[in-house]
Amino acid sequence: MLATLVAIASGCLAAYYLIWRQWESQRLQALAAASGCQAPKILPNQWLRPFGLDKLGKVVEAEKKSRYPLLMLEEHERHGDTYAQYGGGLYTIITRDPVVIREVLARQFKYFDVGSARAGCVRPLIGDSIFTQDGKPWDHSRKLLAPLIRRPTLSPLRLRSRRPSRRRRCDPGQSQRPPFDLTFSVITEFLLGPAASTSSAEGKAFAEFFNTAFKWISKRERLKAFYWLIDGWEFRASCRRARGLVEGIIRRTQQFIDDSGSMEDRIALFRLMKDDNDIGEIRDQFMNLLLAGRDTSGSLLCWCMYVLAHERSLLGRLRAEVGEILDGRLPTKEDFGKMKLLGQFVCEVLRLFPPVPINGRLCNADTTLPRGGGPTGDSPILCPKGTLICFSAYAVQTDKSLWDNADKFDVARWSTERSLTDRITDWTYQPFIGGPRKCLGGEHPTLYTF
Ligand code: HEM
Repeated sequence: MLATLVAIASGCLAAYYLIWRQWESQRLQALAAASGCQAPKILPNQWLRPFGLDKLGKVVEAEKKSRYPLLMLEEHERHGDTYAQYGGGLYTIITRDPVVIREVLARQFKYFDVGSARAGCVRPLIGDSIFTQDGKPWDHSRKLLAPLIRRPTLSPLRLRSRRPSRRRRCDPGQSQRPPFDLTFSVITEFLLGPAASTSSAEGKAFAEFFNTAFKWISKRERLKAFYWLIDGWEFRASCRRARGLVEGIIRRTQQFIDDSGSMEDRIALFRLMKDDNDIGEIRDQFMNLLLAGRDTSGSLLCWCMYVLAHERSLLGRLRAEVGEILDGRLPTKEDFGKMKLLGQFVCEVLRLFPPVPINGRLCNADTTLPRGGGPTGDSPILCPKGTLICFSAYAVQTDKSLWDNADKFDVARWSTERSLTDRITDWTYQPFIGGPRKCLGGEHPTLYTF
C-alpha cells in the first residue's frame, strides 16, 4: 500500500516537473522571439554536462598556474566576444563585449546580483556588507559607506609615510609580501585610525589571522558554486580570531574618539564608530572594505614595480616629474593632478594588468542582452534567470580590435585630455568597473601608487 502511494506521488511530481519545464521553455521562447534573440555560440561540455565540471576543472587548473585571465583571452580569440557554456553547475555567458558588459553592470543593473556564492565563500571572515550584499541591504551599505570614504576632507595622505622593512625588501622568496603588507596596514589605518596600526602586537596578530583565512578563501573562490567543499578548522579559527581582534581594536578606538571630532579627518569610519552602532556591524563594514581594497591596491603596486623594472627610462622620467613638482616635500592631493606622466603610467598598468581581471554576476530575472547571438554575434541573446555572466576587464582591455598595439605597454596612449574619459564612457576601459556598483576606492589610484 505504502509502495503504491510513494509510486503515485513520485509519478505526480515527475509529471508536474515535466509540464513545468515545458511551460517554462515556451515562455522563454516567446520572450526570445519578441526581442529578436538568436542563440549564442554554445561550447560543448565533454562530460557531466549539467554540472559543467570539465569547464570548472579547466578554470581551476588555469588559476593554479596563475593564467586564468590568459585562458579567458585565448578562449575569446577562439570563440568570439560572447559565447556560452555550462560551468560549475551553471549556464554561463562569457563576454568581453563592452556593450553587453555595460548592459549587465549599468542599464539592467537590477537584474544582476553578485550572487550568493560570493557571500557564502567569504562570509566566515568578513560577514555581510557592501561587497557581498545585493538589493536593499547593499543599497543601505553603499549609502552608509560612500560618503565616509569619499569625504573631500579625508585623505590617506595624512597617514605617516611608511616603507616595507629593509629585511623584507631583500627576501627574494617573499617578493609579493611587502606591497600587500603595506596596503594592508595603510588601508587598516585609513579606515580605523592609529589604534589599528599593524606595527602593534594586536595589529600584527590580526594581519596573520586575516592572511591565513584569506588563503583559504582564495581556494574556495576557485570552486565557484562548490566553494563549500573547502573548509577546515584552521580556516574557521583564523576567521574567528581575526574578527575578535578587530572588535577589540574598534572598542579601544571608540574610547578615545571624543565629541570634538578631532580625529574625524584621520579615520574613515569615524562617524560609524561614534554613532554607537552595533560593534558587529562596524566590524563587518571594515572587513568588507579591507577585503575590497587590500589586494587590489597591493596587486597594482606589484605590477607597477614589475613594469618599472623593465622600463628603466620611464622610471627616470617619472622620478624627474615627481622631483620637479614636490621638490622634497610630501605631496598634496592637488599635486597628483599635476603629475601627468604618473597618471598615464598608472592608467596603462591598470589596462594591461587589471587587479580584478575577471568578474561575474548572477542573473535574477529572465531578460535579454543586446548582442552575442546568431552567426555574426550581432543579435540579442536570451539570458534566463540563474545564468552566470562572466566578464573579463583583462580581455576587454587587451582586445586587438579595440586597442592599437594592444599588448604593448605605452603610456602615450593616455596623453590626450579626453583619452581616459572616452575609454570609460564607451566601457573599453573598466579596471574599477562602472555603473551603480563601481569601486568606492578607485578615485585616486595614482595616490595609492605614490
Ligand atoms: C587599484 C585599486 C583598486 C582597484 C583596481 C579596485 C577595483 C574594484 C572593482 C573591479 C570592483 C568591483 C567588484 C565587483 O563588484 O565585483 C571594486 C569594488 C569595490 N571597491 Fe575597489 N578597487 C581598488 C581599490 C579600492 C580601495 C582602496 C577601496 C577602499 C578602501 C575599495 C573599495 C571598494 C568597495 C567598497 C567596492 C564594492 C562596491 C560595491 O559593491 O558597491 N577599492 N573595486
